[in-house]
This record gives sequence, C-alpha cells and structure tokens, in this order.
Amino acid sequence: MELILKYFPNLTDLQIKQLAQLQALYEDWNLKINVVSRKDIDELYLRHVLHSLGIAKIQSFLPGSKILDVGTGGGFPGIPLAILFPEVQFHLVDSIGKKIKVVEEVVAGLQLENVKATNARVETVTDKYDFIVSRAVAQMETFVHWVNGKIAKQNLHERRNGILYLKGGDLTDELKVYKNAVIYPLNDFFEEDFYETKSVVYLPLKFKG
Ligand SMILES: C[S@@+](CC[C@H](N)C(=O)[O-])C[C@H]1O[C@@H](n2cnc3c(N)ncnc32)[C@H](O)[C@@H]1O
Repeated sequence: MELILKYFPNLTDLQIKQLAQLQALYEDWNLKINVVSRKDIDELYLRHVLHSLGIAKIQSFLPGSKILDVGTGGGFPGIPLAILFPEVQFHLVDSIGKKIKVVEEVVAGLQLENVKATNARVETVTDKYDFIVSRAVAQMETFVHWVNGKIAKQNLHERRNGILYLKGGDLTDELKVYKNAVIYPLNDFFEEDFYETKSVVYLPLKFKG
C-alpha cells in the first residue's frame, strides 16, 4: 500500500481503505478461483494495482464519464481505476464466467457502486464509452476491430475519446499502422524496475453511429 501512497498521495480515507482491502479479497478469492498467479498475489500492488492506476497518470476521468474495461480478468485495470474515480461508471467485461464471478465478489466486498461486470465477449457489447481501457488481451489491430462502434460521440474530456491500453515491450511493429497512437512510458511516473518497459498507449477512435 505504501507504494500506492507514494504515487497517489491525495487519496481519501475510503479510497485508502478500499485499496488496502484488495490484498485480502484477492488472496481469499484466488484460493477458490485462480485468477492471479501466486507470484503476482505477493506483488499485487506493484504488478496489478499500481500498473492499473498508471492509466490515471495519463488521463483523469471526469465525473459522469463511462469507461469499458475489455478482458478485465480478475478486475485489472478496472477495479483500481473504479476506486480512484468513484463518480465514473465502469463496465468490466470478460468472456470467462469465473473471472467475472471474482470481479463481482471483489466489487461487493469493496461496496463499489460504480462497477458493472458482464460475462460476455466484448464484440457483443452495444453501449458507448468515453474511453476503453485494457491490459494483456489482444494485439492492437484485433482490439480496435473488437471495440469498433463502442466510442461515444461527444468528447467530455480535452483528450479525444479512444483507447488507453497498458502495453509492454517494443511496440514499433504493433503500432506502425496507427500514426496517431501516442505512447506514454510509465517509467516517466514510476521508478520501480517493473515499469522500465511498460507504457500506456493512447489511440483516439472515431465515433461510428
Ligand atoms: C491475460 S488476461 C488479462 C486479464 C486482465 N486484463 C489483467 O491484465 O490482469 C486476458 C483476458 O481477456 C479475456 N478475453 C479475451 N478475449 C476476449 C473478448 N473477446 N471479450 C472479452 N474478454 C476477452 C480472457 O478471458 C482473459 O480473462
């Protein structure tokens, strides 16, 4: 938890309490349904919570906005972001039912009221969102295809609506067709070695009615 407070020093008491609860909730649920590897459970705040919150270093979501987390798994990056932005609506989607079961249990344990979790392939989701977040789900080209038509028409934020994707490694090849993609290295914000090769990729997307 100190790690989170080091980079997010202005959290409310409730946010600190909810973030601190994550360790016990994931340890408990992971015994029943394995969604996070053992090594990652031991480094939950470094590898999952802070990584998810890296998106917030790039983009602060405005109250009333809507965010879709595609392939959320056990709830990353959606759950830490939902704690950080309690007035923003988060929709967490995963095609594997048992992962959504864990998300629902963690959301209930935290009494988070701004999260909806759905067991579905993202291609079947029909709502529209300001931003679509994700980590470790698909190559950008496949991903863009999946989320086609899910971006809201109105831009509430200064930054145009689009994708904020947590990626690692060399992205030159993967992003070469996306001339308007912007890569934000997370080691500009976080000094831990884990973040050396990690970034947030922002890709603005056009509204399709
Ligand atoms: C490697 S896991 C990443 C989980 C989480 N985002 C994280 O970083 O911890 C990829 C997840 O994407 C989900 N997934 C893959 N394709 C999907 C699709 N088309 N729609 C919804 N979920 C999908 C899988 O079920 C899996 O839980």
